[in-house]
Amino acid sequence: MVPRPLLQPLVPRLRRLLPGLAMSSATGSFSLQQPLNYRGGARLQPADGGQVEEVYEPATGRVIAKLLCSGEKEVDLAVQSAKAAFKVWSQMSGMERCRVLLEAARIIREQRDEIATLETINNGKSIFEARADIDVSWQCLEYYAGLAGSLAGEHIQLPGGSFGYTRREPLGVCAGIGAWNYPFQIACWKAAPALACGNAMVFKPSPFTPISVVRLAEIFTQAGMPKGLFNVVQGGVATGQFLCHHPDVAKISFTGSVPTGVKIMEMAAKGIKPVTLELGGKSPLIIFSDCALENAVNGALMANFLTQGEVCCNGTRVFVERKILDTFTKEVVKRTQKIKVGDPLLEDTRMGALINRPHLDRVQNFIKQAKEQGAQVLCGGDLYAPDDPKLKNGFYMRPCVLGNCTDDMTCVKEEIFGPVMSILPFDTEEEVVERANNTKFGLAGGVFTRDIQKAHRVVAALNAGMCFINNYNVSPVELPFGGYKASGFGRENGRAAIEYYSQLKTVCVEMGDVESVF
Ligand SMILES: NC(=O)C1=CN([C@@H]2O[C@H](COP(=O)(O)OP(=O)(O)OC[C@H]3O[C@@H](n4cnc5c(N)ncnc54)[C@H](O)[C@@H]3O)[C@@H](O)[C@H]2O)C=CC1
Ligand SMILES: C[N+](C)(C)CCCC(=O)O
Repeated sequence: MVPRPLLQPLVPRLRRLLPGLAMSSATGSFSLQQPLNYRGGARLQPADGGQVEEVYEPATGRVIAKLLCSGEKEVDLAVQSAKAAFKVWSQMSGMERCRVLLEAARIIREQRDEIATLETINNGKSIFEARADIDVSWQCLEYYAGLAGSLAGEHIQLPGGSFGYTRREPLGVCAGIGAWNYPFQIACWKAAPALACGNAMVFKPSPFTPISVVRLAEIFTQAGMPKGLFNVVQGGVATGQFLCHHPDVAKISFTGSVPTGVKIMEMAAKGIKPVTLELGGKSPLIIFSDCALENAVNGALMANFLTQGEVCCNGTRVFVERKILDTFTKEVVKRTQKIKVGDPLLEDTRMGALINRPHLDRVQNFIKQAKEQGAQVLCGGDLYAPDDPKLKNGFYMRPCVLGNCTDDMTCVKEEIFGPVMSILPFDTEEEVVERANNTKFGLAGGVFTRDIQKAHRVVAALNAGMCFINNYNVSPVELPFGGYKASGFGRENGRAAIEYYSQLKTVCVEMGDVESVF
């Protein structure tokens, strides 16, 4: 028999040669025993804590892994590990960091299908979408690799030959806390700008989706990052709190719900730590009668049904100019009914399973309440049981379109985070802008019209951080993304994110003698 240690190095090589070989990729067959924490460049079990959480495959309802939650000691060890790596990484030039980030992007591209498969198994979204998420992820690393070499300060001339200059410096160890809807992508949106600026990171994914981020950590090490530069601690509320309170954490970047965002800010306030908050939304999508109808229908589907509707920036309040209400609604319903729901690993599936049973129940309750309040279910909204027996315990529902909605209904006011679109008629531009802005949230917004002046006028009037004209939910990494109002602040992606992962040092240089006033 070949001794085990000799076999080990073969596994990654085989994986590279034959992607998929090391991992069974059929729904209902995956399970994971490997540790899910990552510290000092290796997977390991947490040093303390140990509360066990079950990790599900939403498509089948099976438990695929057991998660050990990290305690205070493990969080501290991860932060210390990041602190040590920060000393090395922050001293490297931007160009040196660029090369490592590019190598990480290359490996992700190479392993794209395998990572997408992991994401689909753990999140429930269709493999079609998961692949696009992984593409956005490596593009994000490429983008910040490109910026790393050009991060610079200013030189300012002062009287008498004196001068000043500014240095853009990293913050130190940044904490990243993620939601479960885009596990790998959220980690990349945080890690890429943080690491490009010279920071280290300790990342805590959602306990529902702990798996793919550990793969990202492995790739970073393989790409040549110092061991400990990117660590993963697993767990829920308590682990997140240890991380936020840790005195050596310099910044917290959080993606999740508004109530948790409030708590993160409170914890950060105690340590005067800057925060980036990417929170929830209830965004408006405004369809004018002069739109290209087919594009507007496509836009409404994109705005509501990606990732089973579990998307923060979804345009779930679809305002339609009354003149085209019937035509638009009929077409949207027809197209929604055609969405193929089912096994997310099948190539032609376009909607998989929701994240877990409690969340599915929550979404169902919203629909029940909408009916009680007078909304009309135009299609979907019911639980869906695929024919395949292995999927019978999965968390499926049919995408839902609600008509007869009014602004005061719960389904129109609250974030549902499921595949539920509410259609609301409007008559004038002035009226729709006011109604669109009448929400505590301000993450995104969209408008469909062929009138370019109207399009720009309307988006200028929307109180939202991310606006779309004649499209929705595309995510080029070059564009900053983030919210207004209760949807948070700080920006991810684009050049703007650099501001949130670095600090500015001013240096004032005297070239003459000191003129003392004393
Ligand atoms: N603006 C954006 O970019 C996005 C926003 N979201 C929002 O996230 C929500 C859904 O995600 P969930 O995971 O259910 O949100 P959540 O707020 O329950 O959890 C998010 C993360 O915070 C952690 N956490 C929870 N309580 C904590 C505490 N007291 N201290 C530290 N960490 C804590 C969780 O373990 C998880 O990792 C939705 O409201 C959605 O709109 C989701 C994706 C993107
Ligand atoms: C990728 N995109 C634009 C559909 C959603 C990104 C925001 C989120 O994490 O929910």
